[in-house]
Amino acid sequence: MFCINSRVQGVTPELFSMYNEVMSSTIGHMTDFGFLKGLQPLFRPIRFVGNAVTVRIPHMDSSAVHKALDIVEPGDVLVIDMSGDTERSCWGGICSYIAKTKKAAGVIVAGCVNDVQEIIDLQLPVFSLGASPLTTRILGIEGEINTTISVCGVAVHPGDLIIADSDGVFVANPKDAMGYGVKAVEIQDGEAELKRKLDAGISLASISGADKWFE
Ligand SMILES: O=C([O-])CC(=O)C(=O)O
Ligand SMILES: [Mg+2]
Repeated sequence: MFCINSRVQGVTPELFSMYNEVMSSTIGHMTDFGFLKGLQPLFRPIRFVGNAVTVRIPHMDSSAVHKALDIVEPGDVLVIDMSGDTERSCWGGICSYIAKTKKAAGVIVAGCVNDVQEIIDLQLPVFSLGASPLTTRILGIEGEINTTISVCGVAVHPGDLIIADSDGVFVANPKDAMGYGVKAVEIQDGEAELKRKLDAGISLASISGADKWFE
């Protein structure tokens, strides 16, 4: 059965502008949750912030991926759950061409991609588990668009905030994202002062608190 829900705009303009400055690993200093572990970027440097449009497909059938391209809007990140298939690709150069034309922020495939050089030439930011010439087909079996999906063990909801950069991918629901974002900007802004202290000869262990474990 196919299921297609309306697009959800969860990411507000405030979140977009705040997260423009936030690095995924700054969040990694605060929480272990929400990271899509195991995904690799097709190229580096890479960076995007966007609003999740989710897709779930069964083994072999990428009908829902093609359909989802109809509803992608500028700033969206297409996040594709391939139901555990790590051998096939459901995403290649033509899909990338459309996503790029529609100004999608990026694409995340919990499976493989093909037409790698074409995607790199387009400079569409894509994360995946790898590359494969073995592809899915348009079979009309089943698929979902804008339902809750599971990517690398993390639940991704339509309208979630995605930040992806050369370090990796972080997903948060918009309500938690504000708190993480405020803290992350604070940490990043504090790094200039931290470097001044290091330049003045103060040790990192004394600033970070590591020293107290060695008393
Ligand atoms: O058509 C597909 O599903 C995958 C592909 O090769 C492309 O996007 O060019
Ligand atoms: Mg192709």
